[in-house]
Amino acid sequence: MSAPVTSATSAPVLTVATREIPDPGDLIAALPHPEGALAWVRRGEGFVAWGEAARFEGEGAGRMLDADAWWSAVTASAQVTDAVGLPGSGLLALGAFGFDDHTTRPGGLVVPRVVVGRRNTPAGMRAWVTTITPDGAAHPGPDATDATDATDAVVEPLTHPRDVTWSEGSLTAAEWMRRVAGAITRIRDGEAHKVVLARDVWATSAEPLDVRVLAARFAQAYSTTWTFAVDGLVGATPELLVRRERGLVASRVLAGTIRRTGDDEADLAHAAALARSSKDLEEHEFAVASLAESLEPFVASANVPEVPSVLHLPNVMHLATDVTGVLQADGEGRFPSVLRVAAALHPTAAVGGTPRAVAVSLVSEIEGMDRGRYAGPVGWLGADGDGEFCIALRCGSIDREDARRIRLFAGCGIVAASDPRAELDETEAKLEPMRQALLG
Ligand SMILES: C=C(O[C@@H]1C=C(C(=O)O)C=C[C@H]1O)C(=O)O
Repeated sequence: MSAPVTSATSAPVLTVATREIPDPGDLIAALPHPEGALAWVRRGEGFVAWGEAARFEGEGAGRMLDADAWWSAVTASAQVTDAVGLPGSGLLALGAFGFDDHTTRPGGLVVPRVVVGRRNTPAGMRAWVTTITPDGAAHPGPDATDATDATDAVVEPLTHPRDVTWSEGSLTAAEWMRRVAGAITRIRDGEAHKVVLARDVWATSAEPLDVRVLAARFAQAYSTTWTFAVDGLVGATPELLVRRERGLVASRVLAGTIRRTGDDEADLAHAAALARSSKDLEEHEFAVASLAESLEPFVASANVPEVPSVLHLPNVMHLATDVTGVLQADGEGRFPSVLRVAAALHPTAAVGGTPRAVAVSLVSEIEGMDRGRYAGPVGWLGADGDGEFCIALRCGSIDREDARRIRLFAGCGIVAASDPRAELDETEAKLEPMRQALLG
């Protein structure tokens, strides 16, 4: 059910209708099949979507801004009836973009055919279904009252991962540590302050992987993170690149990490140590300063807390800073879309390093792999330009040639005081959510 890939000059004309439905409860359970399953869920809110009304595939350095221009054209011609009027109702696209300008997987935007959304409001939980119909296609039944009826879709049984085996990615763990040691030397020599180095690992199941199973496990075990599934990229990220909601922007910077032990008392002591660790605080400061600098041209004012807090996740704890700002309108009173802001912020120091350009070129020189969409922006945007983009972390990308295989990624910020062995352990801690989702 693939729609033709279009360019900014050939935007499709879409008919969109959103109406309220009874609360479907678990959103991910509403996904009828694994093919083309899309998800964006946090604390049980968000949406799942399927089918394809339109698609934009990006290329090169302009991949996000080109997508933004295409989206403007799509939204300008769409006919939208939205009886709900909440963030995420009405016309929407989900997207994931490649980390680097030269990747073979530059990504883009997908406009689904059906979206089921759910959001907690002061008036209680509200839920909706949106149908998006490209030029001339038939509408789903108008009397449908729940998510499944809306599509006439039968929910196919889930396929669980089975007999999962693991194999090395682009580099062995030993070679990766050697490269980290080389990066530390170059940082000490003054080439950069911080470089984020990642590694990949493959997992293979006996059955084709079903993103619904992985997403459900993420949403259950990591409910405070953003569970996402976009074109076979599936994960649970704790890092918000940018949210735009009614003229306000927010971003969560993470940098500085420690593994959880499972012993609450010990973890609290570790959290306190993390908040005092000069290595982690320095790494964190680089990340906050560079985010604030990239955000500056878009905001009339910004609030950048001086001291980070500690974010507790089941597998790790991070130093975290929530930056907020009031967007600056252009001469015609328009705000930049969330995608435009995301394009300017990416890649942050959390996934590239500092200074940005030097760090990103060191990443591609040292890492020896194509990150694809790992560490790139992943999220959604609505017709009004509001939306959320996170950084695609704690995730894996299902192999397009063989759906039994998935490539997992994890990385960490390397600074002068880093130790290669400790960084390898940190990548293992960051791979845990994916490993758990595969093992069940
Ligand atoms: C690069 C990753 O994580 C990033 C690096 C961190 C660090 O170095 O401390 C912390 C959170 C993320 O910003 C990853 O999870 O793959």
